[in-house]
Order: sequence, then C-alpha cells, then structure tokens
Amino acid sequence: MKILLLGSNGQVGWELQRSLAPLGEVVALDRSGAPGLCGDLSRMDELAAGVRRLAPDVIVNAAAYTAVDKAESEPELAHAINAGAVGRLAAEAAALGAWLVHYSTDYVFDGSGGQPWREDAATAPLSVYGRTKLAGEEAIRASGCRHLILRTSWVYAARGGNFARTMLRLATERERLTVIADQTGAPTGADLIADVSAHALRSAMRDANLSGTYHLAAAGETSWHGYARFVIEEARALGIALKATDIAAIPTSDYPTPARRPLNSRLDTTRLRQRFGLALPDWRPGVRRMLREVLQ
Ligand SMILES: NC(=O)C1=CN([C@@H]2O[C@H](COP(=O)(O)OP(=O)(O)OC[C@H]3O[C@@H](n4cnc5c(N)ncnc54)[C@H](OP(=O)(O)O)[C@@H]3O)[C@@H](O)[C@H]2O)C=CC1
Ligand SMILES: Cc1cn([C@H]2C[C@H](O)[C@@H](COP(=O)(O)OP(=O)(O)O[C@H]3O[C@@H](C)C(=O)[C@@H](O)[C@H]3O)O2)c(=O)[nH]c1=O
Ligand SMILES: [Mg+2]
Repeated sequence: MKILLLGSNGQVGWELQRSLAPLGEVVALDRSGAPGLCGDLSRMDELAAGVRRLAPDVIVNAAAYTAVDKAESEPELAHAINAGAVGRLAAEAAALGAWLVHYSTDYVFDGSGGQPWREDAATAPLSVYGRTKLAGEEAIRASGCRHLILRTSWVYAARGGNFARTMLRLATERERLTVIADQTGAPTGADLIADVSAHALRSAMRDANLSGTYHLAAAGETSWHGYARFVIEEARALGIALKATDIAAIPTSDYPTPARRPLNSRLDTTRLRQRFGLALPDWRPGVRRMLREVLQ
C-alpha cells in the first residue's frame, strides 16, 4: 500500500510519519516537496500532477492554514489552502479510487449551548479559518471520494507551535498571565491524533461503509485558563523556574482578538468509539507527557 502524506512538518504531520509507517510505504512531503513531487498546496496544478504519477492508495492531508487570527486579514490564502486545494485533492482521490484522510476543527461550530458537539450538529463558523475549514470538508463530501474527515481541537505537540508552549514562554517572561476561562474544550495531542488516524484508516480500508466525518478529541474538558494553569503547575513540578505567579481567569470579552472563537468547543467522540472501537484518553496525561518531553 502507498500512502501520500502532505504537511509532514506540522504538529500532526510529523507524528503521522511515525503512525502511518506500519501501514505501508509512506511518501511524506512538506511544503518544499521532493524531487519530482510538489508538496505545496498553493501550487495545486503541480501537486495534482505528482499525485497522479504517484497513484497512492491513500492521501493523508495534514497541511493547513492554521493561523486563526491572521486568516481574518488573509481570507483568500486561507481559503485557497483549506478549501480550494482540499477540493482538488479530493477530486484526485476520487479519480484514483484512493482514500482521503483529512483534518478539521471545532471552529466549524459557533460554540453555542452546553453539550459536546456531535458530527451531525449544525455548523456555523465564527471565523475565516472556521469557514475555510468547513468549505474544505464540504468539498471532500461533494467529491464522492472515500474519506475520513477527523475534526479535532486544541492540538499540541512537543514539536511545533501551540498554546501550551506559548504559556510556558509567557510564564518565564511575566509575573501575571491573563487567560480566557469561558471557552471550553479539550487539548488533544498530535501523537494521539496520528495513532487514532492510523487505526481508523486501517479499519476503514476493510469496510468502506466507515467513510465519513468523526470527532477525534481527548476526553474530559477544560478552559484555556484551566489548561494554562495545568501546564504551569506541571512545569513547576518538573523543577522549572517560572516567573508567573498570577494566572488570572478572564472572560472572552476582556481578550479582544481579530477572530471570534467558540465558547463551547467540546466534541462528542461517541461515533468514533462506536464505529471504530477506539477510546480517547483524558487530556491531562498526554499534556503531562508532552511537557516532560519538552522540559526534561
Ligand atoms: N493546531 C490546532 O490547534 C488544530 C488543528 N486542526 C487541524 O489539524 C490539522 C493539522 O494541524 P497542525 O498539525 O496542528 O497544524 P500546524 O500548523 O502545526 O501544521 C500545518 C502544516 O501545514 C503546512 N502548510 C501550510 N501551508 C501550506 C501549503 N501551502 N502547502 C503545504 N503545506 C502547507 C505548514 O507548513 P509550514 O511549516 O511550512 O508553514 C505546517 O507544516 C489541520 O488541518 C488543522 O486545521 C484542528 C483543530 C485544532
Ligand atoms: C496567548 C493567549 C491566548 N489567550 C486565548 C486566546 C484564545 O481564545 C485562546 C487560545 O489561543 P491560541 O491563539 O493558541 O488559539 P487558536 O490559535 O485559536 O487555537 C485554535 O487553533 C486552530 C488551528 C484550531 O483548529 C482550534 O482547535 C484551536 O486549537 O487563548 C489568552 O486568553 N491569553 C493569552 O495570553
Ligand atoms: Mg494559533
């Protein structure tokens, strides 16, 4: 089996190189590509030609425009990468009879209500990023290719930029951090996402009825504030000296940003458990493990 992995240098893409390896031959491309293979989603004519030549059995797309605030001022670029290119990839997958594994986000929802979101709940993104990710999903469903669209949330990894690492940096620079406490969700490790992706793909390739959209997030929930506090307390427990003593909980209204974010970002993962028999662990052990890797 031949697997084409795009976005191999991102948080999730990096871990996928490891998780997909036992399934077959993995051709992993970052933005700079490989000889004769374009890996840049902003150059889709070239990328599509490479896909046709390679004729993979599976395309895994971990590349995306993920700068949520910046997307508000670069909507065309965000749309080209997160929707336009994804539609082209899906068309290539459909033509090849290949599977497409793709990632989406809690930000496709408006964050209303107090219940975790199920896959079939109505989407209503609040941001350019969320709208472009939703358009990418819709293009995949419209293409008719067999697919796994895995919606996840609050991704972290030992490698790459993420909220936990931002908090660690700020905590060395300042005595007081102010962090939003009324947006709730679940931090999810790129390593977990990659492992679950590989397991789900293996099952799906034996049962095409499993093609569809699934929520993939760690169990439990917290706020950005709860997450920041956990990261800082765990870092101290590992003996790291930090300046921050006051981690203040603030409402979203006290932290203006270019992009609006959902208040309720919790994802219901029942479907993934029922259809694939995969159980998602609580968010805390994964964050703790990542901190050890980064700090020790
Ligand atoms: N990060 C998060 O909190 C969440 C992410 N997701 C989704 O999960 C998936 C993986 O995200 P994650 O790994 O965290 O994201 P990262 O930002 O860590 O990685 C995204 C990768 O995409 C690459 N990329 C951007 N533009 C292009 C392009 N034009 N051509 C090729 N590659 C490009 C980036 O390359 P380069 O390094 O060169 O810029 C980067 O390596 C995405 O679909 C994202 O939308 C869903 C929920 C939460
Ligand atoms: C740096 C900082 C952020 N915040 C808030 C802003 C925001 O609401 C929240 C998280 O900030 P970030 O900029 O890390 O989050 P953001 O980039 O919006 O993270 C999102 O990325 C995309 C790709 C996704 O798909 C989402 O699931 C989610 O992980 O914390 C504070 O309250 N205080 C702070 O000091
Ligand atoms: Mg961000």
